[in-house]
Amino acid sequence: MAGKKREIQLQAVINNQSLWDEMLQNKGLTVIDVYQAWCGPCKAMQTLFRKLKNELNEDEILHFVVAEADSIVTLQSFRDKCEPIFLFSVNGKIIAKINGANAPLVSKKIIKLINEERKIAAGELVRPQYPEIAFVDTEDVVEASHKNNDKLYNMVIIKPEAVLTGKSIEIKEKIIGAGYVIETEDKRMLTEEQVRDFYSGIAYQPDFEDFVSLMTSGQSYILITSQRDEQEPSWEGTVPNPETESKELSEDQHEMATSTVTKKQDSLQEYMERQHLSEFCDIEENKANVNKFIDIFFPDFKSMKNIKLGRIMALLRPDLFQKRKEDVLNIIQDEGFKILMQRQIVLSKEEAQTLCKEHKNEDYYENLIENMTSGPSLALVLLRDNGLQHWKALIGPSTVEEAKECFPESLCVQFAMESLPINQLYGSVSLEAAEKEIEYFFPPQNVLGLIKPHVTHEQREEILNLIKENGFEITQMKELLLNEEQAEAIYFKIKQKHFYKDILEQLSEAPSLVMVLTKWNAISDWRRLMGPTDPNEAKLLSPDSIRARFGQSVLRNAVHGSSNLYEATETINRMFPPENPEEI
Ligand SMILES: Nc1ncnc2c1ncn2[C@@H]1O[C@H](COP(=O)(O)OP(=O)(O)OP(=O)(O)O)[C@@H](O)[C@H]1O
Repeated sequence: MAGKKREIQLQAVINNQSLWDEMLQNKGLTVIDVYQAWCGPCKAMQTLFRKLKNELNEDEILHFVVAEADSIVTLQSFRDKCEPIFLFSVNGKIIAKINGANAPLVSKKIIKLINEERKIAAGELVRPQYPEIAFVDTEDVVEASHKNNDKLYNMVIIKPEAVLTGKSIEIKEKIIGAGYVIETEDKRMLTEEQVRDFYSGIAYQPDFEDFVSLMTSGQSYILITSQRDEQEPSWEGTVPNPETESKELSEDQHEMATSTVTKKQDSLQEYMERQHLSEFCDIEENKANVNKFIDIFFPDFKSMKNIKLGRIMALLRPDLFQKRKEDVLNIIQDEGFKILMQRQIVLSKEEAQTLCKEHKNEDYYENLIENMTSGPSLALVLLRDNGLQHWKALIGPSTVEEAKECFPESLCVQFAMESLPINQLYGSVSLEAAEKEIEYFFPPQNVLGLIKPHVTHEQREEILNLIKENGFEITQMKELLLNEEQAEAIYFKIKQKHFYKDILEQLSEAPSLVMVLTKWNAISDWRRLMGPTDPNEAKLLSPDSIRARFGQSVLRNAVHGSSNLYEATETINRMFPPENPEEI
């Protein structure tokens, strides 16, 4: 009993937000053991804390508390963590965090911070300005920042003159052709301040004032670009399963249809110079400057990228999918998840084995594999703030027995099925695993898209925006006046039709924009976005589609797209031959 009392004296218990806020008024250092209600504070560290409290003998400036993550809003990103977390608050500012019961590290940190406090009090040291640490999910941040660090962005400004003359399309086309992704773009009038800031490096030039006037005389394009990732080997070393519609293709053809352009080694600036386009656009490649301008021009960009990296893959096993799919989907939506992609899939034995590897040594493993391959599962790509942790907490542990005992509220218990003793729902274990699983279950597909000559410049921009908003990446693009041979490369399927000559004539009127559009299920999604062939029918049946909005007649129906994987592969190979992507 006496021992228990000492423990309470050693660490004040913080179990609501107002106690937390009060605790932040503490002078000096407060060591906070963040704990979960279900496992309690870290007992292992209490001996160390007691020892340090006695040895340092600084009751005025050294405090120990335990804080329950579940009851304190500020600590919500630490909920459901299995390992203990120690936060270090100095005069109410959380300046450090240590994950895990790492006694030597925690001890070193406390001694260092207390020594600093002593020196500050003695006037021997000016208080160091430590930045306050951000309370976000550690795993997400580590992975996101790791990935973002890998990715180098450029910022491109296409000058007003080039926008006015339509040169901007050619520039974007070259950027994409050189193996870059246009991550985001905006057409806008730059302010004088922005021009002076972006071009501060040439401000000494005598004609700089004229240049500023020119740059603010009309709209510019501002683009963030990055180098396209190389295609990586897929999930767990297995090979992506082609979509069912690809049966008529050989392996090579399929690979071609899902391949991406080759990465170039040159800098974008050098490339533009060689293309004689550098006078129409300016490129910032310095990492620090790019970072700064991203914040100025696209303040939401970085958070959007992190959200994108927070995608997870979830799976409803066959029995659950068959019997209670709607109930689960409703819960998913109520819990704030956005369903980015979904597909039914009958898993192969190898796929089931990979997804169920944690159950490998269990008696029910053979049953499980049989069950998982017996019918369609539903694979979902989900997005939500802190989605990984939230999904884990929502579905509960992997076996029903454990869930019943510790997490009776979890979906594992709610949707338990007689057939199997395991959780009917699956979720990726980490964000890295999720990206691999997503790439495997939702492999990107390429489709050829064409914007026809009658479409105006403004309409083209709108269509390009629609393409991006619908999740397509434009992985190749070129503007060209299609000659007969090129038109045939695209329309070879209908060469015998009576209206073919009309198509040739129409295509010869002005340049078309030919693109490779890439995403999972690209072919059918592009057809859906285009809408029915006849714009009148499109207006009735699919009023938001491109053809409904920009089509004039069956012939002048704004856009074209491949009808199936074979056609997509053929036309892409003909228009963008792999050996020399810039020539046809
Ligand atoms: N009866 C017709 N008269 C004139 N042009 C036509 C006619 N039928 C189709 N076309 C034109 O030929 C193009 C290709 O025709 P196809 O039969 O392949 O139609 P689609 O597959 O719906 O359209 P697309 O291939 O362009 O996506 C159509 O987009 C349309 O512009």
